[in-house]
Amino acid sequence: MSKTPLIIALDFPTAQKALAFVQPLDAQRYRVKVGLELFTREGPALIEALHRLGFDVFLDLKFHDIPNTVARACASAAELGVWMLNVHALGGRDMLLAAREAIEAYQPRPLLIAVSILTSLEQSDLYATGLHGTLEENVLRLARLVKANQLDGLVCSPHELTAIKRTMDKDDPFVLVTPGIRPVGSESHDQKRIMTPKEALDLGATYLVLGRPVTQADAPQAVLAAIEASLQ
Ligand SMILES: O=c1ccn([C@@H]2O[C@H](COP(=O)(O)O)[C@@H](O)[C@H]2O)c(=O)[nH]1
Repeated sequence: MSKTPLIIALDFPTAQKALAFVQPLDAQRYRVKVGLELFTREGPALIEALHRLGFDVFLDLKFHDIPNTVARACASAAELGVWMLNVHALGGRDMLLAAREAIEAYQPRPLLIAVSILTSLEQSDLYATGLHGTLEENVLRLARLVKANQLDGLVCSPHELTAIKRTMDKDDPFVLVTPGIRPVGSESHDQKRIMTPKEALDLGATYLVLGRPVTQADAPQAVLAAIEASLQ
């Protein structure tokens, strides 16, 4: 059976909880994401454990620092053999370039993507940071920057997919990873730019990041099955 476009965000406090959660999941169908909370506590050993179970791991640490520091962090992440890793596009051109060059020689090379504007932000939050223009204009500008530095893709909300896809050729391999995914009726939590899995996929998302609607559900596998059915 082929892999789904779903990436499960393992936002758990401990490796024990994360590994118990993935235990019934088929690594041939789902990819998993390890973020700040889990990696800060459990580190590389947890990545190795997920690899032993056969999972592709997206290491979501969103590096954002000076080019040299980010390049070295990306190389360290690549050493772990992760499938995908990321940086913040707002780190700028030199940082993006340094990140890409740092992982170039790894075989297999991880996918390197950049976060545009966090899905927890809306227009007023953007203005408060001093960024002018609409959310979509900012995401499009960052998408251009990320592409110009030959990264593999972008993290954006599903709301910007149409505008980004308009700038891409049909067969462009640039991957579009969308968090802020909420099945109909789910709580939005701290996410402000949300959409359902089906809508996001139809608008051109390559991967859908799903966290709390699945990980905090009473019956996670039933929720996953319902989401997958909705994508047909
Ligand atoms: O803009 C972004 C970038 C990353 N994330 C991460 O995705 C998941 C979403 O979890 P939910 O529980 O489905 O809200 C989480 O790990 C974030 O760190 C994001 O939400 N937005």
